[in-house]
Amino acid sequence: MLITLEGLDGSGKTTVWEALHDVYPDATFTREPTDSWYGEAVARSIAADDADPLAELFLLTADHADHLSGTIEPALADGRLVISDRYSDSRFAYQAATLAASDVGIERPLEYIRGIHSAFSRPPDATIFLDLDARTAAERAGRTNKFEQDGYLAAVQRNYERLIDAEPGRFHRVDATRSPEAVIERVEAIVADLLDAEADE
Ligand SMILES: Nc1ncnc2c1ncn2[C@@H]1O[C@H](COP(=O)(O)OP(=O)(O)OP(=O)(O)O)[C@@H](O)[C@H]1O
Ligand SMILES: Cc1cn([C@H]2C[C@H](O)[C@@H](COP(=O)(O)O)O2)c(=O)[nH]c1=O
Repeated sequence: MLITLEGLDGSGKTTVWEALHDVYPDATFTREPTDSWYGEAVARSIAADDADPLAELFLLTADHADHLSGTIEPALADGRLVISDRYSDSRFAYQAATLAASDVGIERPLEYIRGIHSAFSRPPDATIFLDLDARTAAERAGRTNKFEQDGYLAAVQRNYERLIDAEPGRFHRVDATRSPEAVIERVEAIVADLLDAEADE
């Protein structure tokens, strides 16, 4: 089973992801951007305020393709639980916001990016969405790069809501304004329920 963690910068995904290691020590824990050379190229692009929006999308998508073939698919083939801190929904939400604000001229960027992925990617079995307002997210993240900005994160949040509206059965919303302990407890309960449901199939 592939479970992904999604949400704005600062919503607490990594905090939750780290806590889940103690509960599921045999699971495969991974993340996007990865730490591969593709992910290193992504990090350079994210750090560049003048990065080309399409080039950045394709760098992130290349990192995802390698992540799929090198990590995700082999782990799933071995019957392992896979938990990824960010995955394709981050591309849909973030890069659609970037393209919409650019002069690239793609009319429906979220649909465009989803179309690219539909040709090769594997959707998550479930996604836990840590729900936090853009301002609090930017504050927690520290506004350290071009993505961690209030207005941009508000656009990203709107894209996440569109994704949730389109697939309400895949997303599990968690109130990320609660304490770290409460958020972790809620996420652990959701993951346990997902695994129980899988076992009953
Ligand atoms: N529930 C919470 N309440 C308050 N602060 C939190 C909570 N969860 C995490 N934090 C804090 O917010 C900051 C960001 O947390 P974390 O790195 O887990 O978020 P993230 O979603 O992984 O962010 P990013 O996507 O930018 O990596 C950290 O300083 C962390 O201690
Ligand atoms: C996978 C992915 C990530 N991003 C953005 C979101 C963050 O601002 C940075 C780094 O992610 P992290 O969780 O802080 O490590 O990258 C993105 O824009 N698109 C993506 O597909």
